[in-house]
Amino acid sequence: MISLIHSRNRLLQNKLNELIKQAKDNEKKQELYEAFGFEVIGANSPEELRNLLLSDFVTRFQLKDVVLSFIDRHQDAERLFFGHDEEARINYEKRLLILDIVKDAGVIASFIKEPLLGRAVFEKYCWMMTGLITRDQIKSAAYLPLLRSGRIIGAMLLLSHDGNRFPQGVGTLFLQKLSAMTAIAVENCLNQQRLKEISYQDVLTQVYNRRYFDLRLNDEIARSIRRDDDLTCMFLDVDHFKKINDTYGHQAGDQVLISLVSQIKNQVRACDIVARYGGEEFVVALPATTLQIAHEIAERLRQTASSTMHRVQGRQFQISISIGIANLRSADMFQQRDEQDCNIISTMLLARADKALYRAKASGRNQIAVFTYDTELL
Ligand SMILES: Nc1nc2c(ncn2[C@@H]2O[C@H](COP(=O)(O)OP(=O)(O)OP(=O)(O)O)[C@@H](O)[C@H]2O)c(=O)[nH]1
Repeated sequence: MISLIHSRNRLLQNKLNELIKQAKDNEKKQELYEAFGFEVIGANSPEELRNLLLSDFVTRFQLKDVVLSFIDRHQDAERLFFGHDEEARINYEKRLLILDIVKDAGVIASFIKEPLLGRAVFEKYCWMMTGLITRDQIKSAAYLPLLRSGRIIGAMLLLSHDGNRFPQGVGTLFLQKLSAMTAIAVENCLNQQRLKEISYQDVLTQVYNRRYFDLRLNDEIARSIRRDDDLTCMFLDVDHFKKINDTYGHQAGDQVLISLVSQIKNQVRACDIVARYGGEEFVVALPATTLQIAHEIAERLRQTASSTMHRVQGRQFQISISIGIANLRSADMFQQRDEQDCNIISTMLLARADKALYRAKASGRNQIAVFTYDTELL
């Protein structure tokens, strides 16, 4: 009898120990999720957030993969998440799905407001996994909605190779907390980035302003040096712009600038950086572009500008532009090869393009001049 009681006690003790261990494990797991949640909330940019959720999260919580999908109501999320970072786009585009509210209306409608665990996730949200190379190794999944003010802004899938990791019917409180924090962070980061973009934009022409261009040019120079790649810069300036303003009015002058910007944007690539550098002066940075190609682009721009007819109150007029070009591979500049020197190099590159522009103006305008090391060394 006594031995039976002992054996029951032992069983109960073992069960108790197991429950205590489970509670401790859960507490630890919750602490880890919470700590990660605070990091997510603290992310300063969409880029940082993207790396935290799609890389750090996977390694830190031993997941097979994470997929984040985001409903792009302002049609800017892709640009804000990936910017000009082509490498990140290739690495992450299968795991960061940007959903168009019209084109992807069907899949957006499949998002539910409650978390979902177990087999049902595979049945309902397999479309979120289709691009993953790890797809075949995924044995269990959790779906977490991203909600802001009761509205779904996206969803997150946590994917594991362990079939018991996200079973149906277990508590999801800490996952829900994490997804709530993620939703706040995503919205905050995108809003911050939108504000930043506004401060980098020229109000009249909607291209970047000088502040942004100077920052980006440094990045582009560093990248060109790293990849041993080319980079060409051109300054474009409307000829006798003051006379256009004086003759046709300031508003007509504004329209000329807007139309010129649209011509420039139509003739360069998406990766080229177009900015308004001053009043009627624009600058374009052309990564991975030789001097010869840049000259061809400049010639096309010059011809388009001078053959466009502008109309104001029944009167017609044409304009012309002068262009100055300089290249990073100029003998002395590229030799520096040190990313720390990007500031010096960028100042030098712009000064040279400006010097070439000055020569184009001095030689009669409506023409292109290329900075030459021999004759124009600063
Ligand atoms: N309409 C309009 N004019 C502007 C704007 N910003 C600057 N300007 C005018 O652009 C003119 C630039 O004149 P200048 O620097 O003398 O140059 P320019 O008349 O184009 O002569 P060159 O460059 O030597 O061919 C000035 O009259 C400015 O007032 C703007 O946003 N809109």
